[in-house]
Amino acid sequence: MACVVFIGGPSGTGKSTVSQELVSQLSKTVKCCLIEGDEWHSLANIEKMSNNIPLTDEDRWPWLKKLAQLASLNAKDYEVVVIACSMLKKSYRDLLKSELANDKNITKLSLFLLCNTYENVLRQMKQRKNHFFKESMLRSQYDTFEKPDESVESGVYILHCDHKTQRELADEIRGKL
Ligand SMILES: Nc1ncnc2c1ncn2[C@@H]1O[C@H](COP(=O)(O)OP(=O)(O)OP(=O)(O)O)[C@@H](O)[C@H]1O
Ligand SMILES: O=C(O)[C@H](O)[C@@H](O)[C@H](O)[C@H](O)CO
Repeated sequence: MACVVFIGGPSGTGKSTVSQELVSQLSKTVKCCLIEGDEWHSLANIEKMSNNIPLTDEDRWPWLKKLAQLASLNAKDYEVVVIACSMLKKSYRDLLKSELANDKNITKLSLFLLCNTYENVLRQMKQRKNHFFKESMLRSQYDTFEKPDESVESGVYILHCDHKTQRELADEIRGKL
């Protein structure tokens, strides 16, 4: 039985960094695993993004369903399952929630969205080398991103990055689990 935690946000906001920090903190006391969403994109999706072509809803549905399946599968063996996945739109978050709603191995499902300004994230991305996702694609990520209204989307939380470290952000998530 597991608590499942999705960590999302536009490219470069720190999904991988914060997920890794959270898993390393939690692993000291609980059996915890990390699923890196980017590793589960189809080759066609990776090729599109590498060629600076933003993904469409149709490109993302099968990927989101695959991540929900992986959450479900891993919930049998772990106490906490952490998944880094952009989940930019409300409809994507709704899909994940509905796919996992009746899963008897999942005790709690929480979706966190890292929110930071375009300018700050652009600066962060410039420090990152050899990543298939180019800075020129960041604008489309922000155009697509639907910042959640926590009073409408249950189980979905905004994480204001401001100038917080990954450790502070991981602590904030732990406080809500
Ligand atoms: N809280 C933070 N403060 C400062 N820099 C950060 C923070 N979180 C991440 N970074 C830096 O920002 C860059 C992007 O982080 P990361 O790769 O984790 O983002 P991401 O959302 O997983 O991106 P993508 O979805 O494109 O893979 C990295 O260089 C990382 O070191
Ligand atoms: O939904 C999407 O457009 C994708 O998931 C992107 O967010 C990328 O996979 C990732 O951020 C690139 O590093």
